[in-house]
Amino acid sequence: MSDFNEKLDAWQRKVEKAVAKFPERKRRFTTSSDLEVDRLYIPKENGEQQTYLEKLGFPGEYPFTRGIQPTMYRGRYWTMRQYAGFGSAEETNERFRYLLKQGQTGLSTAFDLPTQIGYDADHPMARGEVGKVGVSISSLVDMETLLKGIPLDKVSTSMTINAPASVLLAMYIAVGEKQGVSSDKLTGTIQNDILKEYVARGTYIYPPAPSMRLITNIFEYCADKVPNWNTISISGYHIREAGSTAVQEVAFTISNAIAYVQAAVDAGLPVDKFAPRLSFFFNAHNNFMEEIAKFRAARRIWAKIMRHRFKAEDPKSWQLRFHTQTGGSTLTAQQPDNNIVRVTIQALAAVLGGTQSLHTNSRDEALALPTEDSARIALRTQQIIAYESGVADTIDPLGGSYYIESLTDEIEKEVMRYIEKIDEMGGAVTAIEQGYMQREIQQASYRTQMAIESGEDVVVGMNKFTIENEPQPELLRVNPALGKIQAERLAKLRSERNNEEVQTKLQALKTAAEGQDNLMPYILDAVRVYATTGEICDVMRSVFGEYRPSLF
Ligand SMILES: CC(C)(COP(=O)(O)OP(=O)(O)OC[C@H]1O[C@@H](n2cnc3c(N)ncnc32)[C@H](O)[C@@H]1OP(=O)(O)O)[C@@H](O)C(=O)NCCC(=O)NCCSC(=O)CCC(=O)O
Repeated sequence: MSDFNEKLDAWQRKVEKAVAKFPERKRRFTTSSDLEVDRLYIPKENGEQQTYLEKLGFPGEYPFTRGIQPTMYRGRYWTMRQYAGFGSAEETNERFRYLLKQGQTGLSTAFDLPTQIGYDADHPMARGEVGKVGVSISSLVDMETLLKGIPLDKVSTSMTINAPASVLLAMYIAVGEKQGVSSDKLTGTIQNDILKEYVARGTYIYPPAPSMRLITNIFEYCADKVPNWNTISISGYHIREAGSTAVQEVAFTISNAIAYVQAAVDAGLPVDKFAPRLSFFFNAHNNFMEEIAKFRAARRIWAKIMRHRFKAEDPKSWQLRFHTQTGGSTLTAQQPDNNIVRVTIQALAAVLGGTQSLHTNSRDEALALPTEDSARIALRTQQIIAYESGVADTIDPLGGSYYIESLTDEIEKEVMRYIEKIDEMGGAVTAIEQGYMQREIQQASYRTQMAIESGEDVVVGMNKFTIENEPQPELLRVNPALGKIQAERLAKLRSERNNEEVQTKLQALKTAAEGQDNLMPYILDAVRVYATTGEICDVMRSVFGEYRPSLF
């Protein structure tokens, strides 16, 4: 038997086993004309089969170009996970329940800026920002309200939180304890990706070294106590939003990922202990074929790096699992309904690229946070792709297309050039400190903006096909009094809790931060006695200092 046929046979046996454990959605998949849809389409010519094995492989197998699961969406659709959060914990809890009722299959939490930079709602820095771009979570009381009635052993929750990720994860664990769900049953993700905050997003608190320590602490703690938690979501999304190209998005994200793995390995963690729970987060823009190729290339690159550079042995450590959000910066304030079409194209690219989880943006996001109606249409968009288009019935449907494979190869090559360059500079942390990634992104962003302003790049409804006197759509407005309400709640909490206990736990955290211990148990202890987000972050600020970027 040829090498190819042997490998195909082995894969088919693997699929049989996988299906016995996790049946496919249907017994038989067909087109609308009742033509049989196979699980996988592969080259029939001998000559093509060797290249196929090297570059693509079978789904669920190294180098995972065609996807990380042996059955992909025939077994389970991607998780439909709409990023949501605004105002108070009550309002966001209501939105969460609404989205779950509408068929969403995972939760994703947007926090307001004060929470994201570790200030309580009553801090002077929080003025005017409480509940604006996400939900305000100043203490465990808010977290309990946010998750009220949501069974944490059944729903997986993502939290877009970076510098204070350890604090919010601790609050989530504490709510689980109150619900009777032990931490080993919790599933979800914290973003916890500080490097891209320095590069593109801006919600950092501490300098790189203590930030990397906190991240490594989380990897270690979760490997023991929260084994099903995705400990980081290494994000290219915001790098792209800041104006990078698709190649830069993947290159800088993977360079950052290399830095996290290296930091954990240097701290003494065995790679296979934490790597299976690393996850990624990418953007999906309008250039449909390039986006699909980008996802496929990213998977292949990561598999090679983990296997050969870091010598990981567990195949799960080689898998690049990722969430996708459609491109916020591609949406226009003009003719906002056009955005529904953009989101559809982008979401379809994410699915054809094999995403594990997907957020589809709402049509009004260039103007405000989404209204309930807009959020529902966005969710329906991905439901239509899943349930009506048929693209999820066969694995990696575009695999083998000359164009897609060539683009996948090209993107891989260009990404590797960047990664090698960043390696030569001393790695991602140095490249960021020297402003290299930031400059590359700025230049790309400038080129794009010039092309739009000159009309060379057409944005439909914005620089071509415009209309005058557009009617203003109905927008979501956040209650401006929320800051005051949250401050009153905090005052009440501070007068009711056991403040002596709070001080003891905060002091213990300070001593630990000054030493070498893993900080997670100390943060969890502080959270359990209702120390606030701001108080915990202030303790760490006092030990670690604050990051002040150089001007490039
Ligand atoms: C790994 C991912 C990417 C996806 O995790 P999920 O749990 O949703 O999906 P999953 O792991 O694929 O699937 C769940 C389980 O089903 C299993 N499973 C899936 N498909 C299968 C198949 N075909 N056969 C057998 N099993 C299968 C998986 O192995 C897994 O189990 P096991 O686990 O047992 O293997 C995670 O990190 C995630 O959900 N990320 C979301 C991040 C996010 O929402 N970010 C929002 C950022 S918003 C933002 O930043 C916006 C802008 C801003 O604020 O600036």
